[in-house]
Amino acid sequence: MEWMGEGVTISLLGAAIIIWIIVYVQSSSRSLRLLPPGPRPWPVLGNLHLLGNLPHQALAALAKKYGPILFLRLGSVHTVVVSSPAMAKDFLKTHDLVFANRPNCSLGKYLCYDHKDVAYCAYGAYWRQMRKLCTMELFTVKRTESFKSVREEEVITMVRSIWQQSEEGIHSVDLRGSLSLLTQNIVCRMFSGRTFSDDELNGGVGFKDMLSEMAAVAGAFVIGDYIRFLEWFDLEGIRRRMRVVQKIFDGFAEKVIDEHINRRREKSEDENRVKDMVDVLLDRAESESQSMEVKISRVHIKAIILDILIAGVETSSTTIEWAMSELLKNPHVLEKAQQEIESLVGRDRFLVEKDVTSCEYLRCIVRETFRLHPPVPLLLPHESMEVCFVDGYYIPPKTMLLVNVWAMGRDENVWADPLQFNPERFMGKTTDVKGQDFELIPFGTGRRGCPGISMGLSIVELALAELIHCFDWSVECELNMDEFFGITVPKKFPLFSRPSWRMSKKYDSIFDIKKSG
Ligand code: HEM
Repeated sequence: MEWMGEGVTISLLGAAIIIWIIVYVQSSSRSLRLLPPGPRPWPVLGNLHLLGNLPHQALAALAKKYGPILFLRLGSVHTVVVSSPAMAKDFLKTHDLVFANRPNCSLGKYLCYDHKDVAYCAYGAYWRQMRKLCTMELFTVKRTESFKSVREEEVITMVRSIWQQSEEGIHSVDLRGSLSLLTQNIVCRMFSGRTFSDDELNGGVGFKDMLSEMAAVAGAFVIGDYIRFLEWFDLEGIRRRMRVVQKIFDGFAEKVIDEHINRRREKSEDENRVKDMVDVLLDRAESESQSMEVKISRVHIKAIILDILIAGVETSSTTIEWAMSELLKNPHVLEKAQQEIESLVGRDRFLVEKDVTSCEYLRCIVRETFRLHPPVPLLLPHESMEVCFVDGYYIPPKTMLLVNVWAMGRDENVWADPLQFNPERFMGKTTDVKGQDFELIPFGTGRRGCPGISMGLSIVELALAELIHCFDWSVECELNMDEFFGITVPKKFPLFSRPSWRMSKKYDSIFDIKKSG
C-alpha cells in the first residue's frame, strides 16, 4: 500500500509537471504571437545585418514597413523600436518605470567605472542617488545661471579665434573644430573651473585626443554586446581601446580632484570664485551629514566627470554645426534671424544670455534643428525590467528600447513638409524640447531624460546667436548634409565656411571695448 501511495504521488507529480510545461509553452507561444511586428531574424545575427552604418535611418525605413512599434532581435538582444510620438509617450510616460533601466554594455563596464556613472548605470537605489545629485546640485537652474559668464566669455573667445583663423575673412574656417573647442572649454570650466591644454596629460596623449578617443569608443558598435559569446574575443579591439583611454582619463580626473583638494587644504580659494562641479561634489563628500546610502568617493566623482564630458561636449557642438549648416542652406532664415538679433541689440556690442531669451525666431531655429538633426537620434538605450504590455503587444523583460526621435522628427503624419527646414512652424507655438511634447524629445524625457537640458540649450542658443550676429557666412560649394553615426550624429564632413565681420565697430575696437569694459 505504501508502495502504491508512492506511485500515485510520483504519477501526480509527473502529471503536474507535464501540465505546467504545456501551460508554459502555450502561454509563451501566445506571448510570442503578441510580440510587435518585425522582420524575421537570422540565426545568431538576428536582425543585426539590417542596421547598416546609419541605424537610425535603417530603423526609420523599417518603421515605414512595419509601423511605429517594431520588434527586432539584435544578436540575442530583444529590441523594440518606437517611431511615433504616441508610442514614445506610452513607453516613456505610461511605462516609464518599467523601461528606466539601461542595458549592460561594454562602455558602461570598461569606460564608465563598471557602470558607476549616471548615464549607463542600471536603474536602482544607486542610480537614484547619483541622479538626485545631478538634478538637485549639479545641473540646477541656479547652477546653470552661475556659469553664465563662463559661456559668454568662451563664446567671445571663439568669435575672436574664428576671425583670426580666417585671417580677417580671407579663408574659410573649420567650424567643427571651433565649436568642439568652445563646448570643451565651457564644460571643463563648469566641472573644474579651468580649461586644459594638450600637454597636461601623462602618457603623451593630448586632452583633445583623449576626448576624441572617448567619443570614438563610446560611439562604436560592439558586437559582443549583442552576440554574447563573442564578448571575450574583442573582435574590434574596442574593449582594449576602452581600457587604454579609461586609464588616461582616470589619471586626468585624479589630477583634477587633487588640484581641488590641495586648494581647499591650502585655503588658497578666492572667496568670490564661483563653485565648480568638483567643488560641489567634494563638499558633498566631506559633509558629515551625508544622508545618502552611498558615500561619495573619488570614483563617483570621476564617473560623473566622465559623464559630463561624454554627454555634454559633442551633443552641443553637433547641434550648433547642424544649425549653421541649415542656415547656410537657407539664407533667408539666416537673414531673418540676424534682423531679429540686430533689432534687439544693434551691431555695436556682443550678446549676453539675457538678450537671447527675447530672440523668439532664433529659438525656433534651434527647435527646428533638433527636429531634423537630433544629436542623439535613438536616445540612449533603455531596458525593460519586467514583462509589460504596451498597446496590446507583449514586451518581454530585458528588452532593449530604442526611441527613434530622428524618425519622429521627419514623420509626415506629424509635421507638414517634414524635410523642409522651416523654423516658422514653431512661431507662436508652445512646443518645447523639454519633454512635455512627445513629437519633439531630443533630450529624451521621463526618469532617464537628460538632466543637462538647461546647460545644453543655453550653450547652443548663445553660441549660435553670436556666430550669426558677428559674422555673415559663405560657402564655396554645395553643402553636403550626409550624416555619421557615433556617440552623436554629426555631419559626415565638417563644416567649412568663410566669415565676414558684420558688427558696426571694427574688430580691433570691439575687443578693446570689451577689455576696458
Ligand atoms: C544639446 C545638448 C544635449 C542633448 C541633445 C542631450 C541629449 C541627451 C539624451 C537624448 C539623453 C538620453 C535620454 C534617454 O535615454 O531617454 C541624455 C542623457 C544624459 N545627459 Fe544629455 N544632452 C545634452 C547635453 C547635456 C549636458 C550639457 C549634460 C551635462 C553637463 C548632459 C548630461 C546627461 C546625463 C548625465 C545623461 C544621463 C541621464 C540618465 O541616464 O539618468 N547632457 N542627454
